[in-house]
Amino acid sequence: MADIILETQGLTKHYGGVHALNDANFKLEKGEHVAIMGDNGAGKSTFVRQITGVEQRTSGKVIFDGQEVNFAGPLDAREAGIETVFQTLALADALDVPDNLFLGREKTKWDWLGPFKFLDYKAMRADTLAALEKTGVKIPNIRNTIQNMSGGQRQCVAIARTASFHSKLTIMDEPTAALGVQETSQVENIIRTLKDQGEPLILVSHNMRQVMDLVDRIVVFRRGRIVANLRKEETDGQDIVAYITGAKTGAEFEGAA
Ligand SMILES: Nc1ncnc2c1ncn2[C@@H]1O[C@H](COP(=O)(O)OP(=O)(O)OP(=O)(O)O)[C@@H](O)[C@H]1O
Repeated sequence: MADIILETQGLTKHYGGVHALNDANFKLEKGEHVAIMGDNGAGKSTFVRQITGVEQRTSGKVIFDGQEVNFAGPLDAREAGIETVFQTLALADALDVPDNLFLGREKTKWDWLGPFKFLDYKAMRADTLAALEKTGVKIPNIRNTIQNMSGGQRQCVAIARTASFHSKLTIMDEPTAALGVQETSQVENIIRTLKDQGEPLILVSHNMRQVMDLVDRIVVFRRGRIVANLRKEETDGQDIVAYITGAKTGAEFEGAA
């Protein structure tokens, strides 16, 4: 049996009468890159929020790295090894790039005079430059605070943060939706690097070209349900769009992976 990093069983989220996510059965293998596609309001972000502990699910199970998990919040998920880049970037505006990259996992060093630990800014700056270099992201001055950066630069910082720590799973929710051509290609290079390093990825995207370029498998959501689970080589853009719009139904579909 393939090594599974993430599995959801019957994952369901209702907001009052709104059935945003229904009975989602999903599996992701270690090293695999999967795209989640679907129309606006199909339930993609809701699915991500239930996995990453941003919200508490109505019912169903999440199994991560062999263990059933109930994350109390996104930091809990991050500690367990899930890095997420949300549509609304979780960056601290008043901090510079190294502080953002190391937020919650600051490097410290011992003071040679006594039993005190200090933040090791020098090491964090060096690691930041190395991380940006590795990912090809160009930020003119890493000491600038995030609030002084363009939307594209912010997104690149968020994604460089994700890519520079070896997480067990990376989730990106529409990472390039607000980016220009050059920044988009930087983000796509980061995704390729993750693939080369054997790190699994869930990519929520509306961009068909990007999905067909980057992932191994496409899972389509429609009206809160998973309606298709397609290996890239067995499908094409037209087929995927047919599932997204409902022209082709997933009535025969039994569950993902
Ligand atoms: N906090 C909430 N309260 C009530 N309804 C919600 C809430 N969050 C999402 N919904 C509803 O749940 C459904 C699924 O929304 P979701 O954001 O998951 O869609 P999506 O597929 O990510 O869409 P998009 O591509 O536009 O981001 C929508 O009908 C949305 O209006």
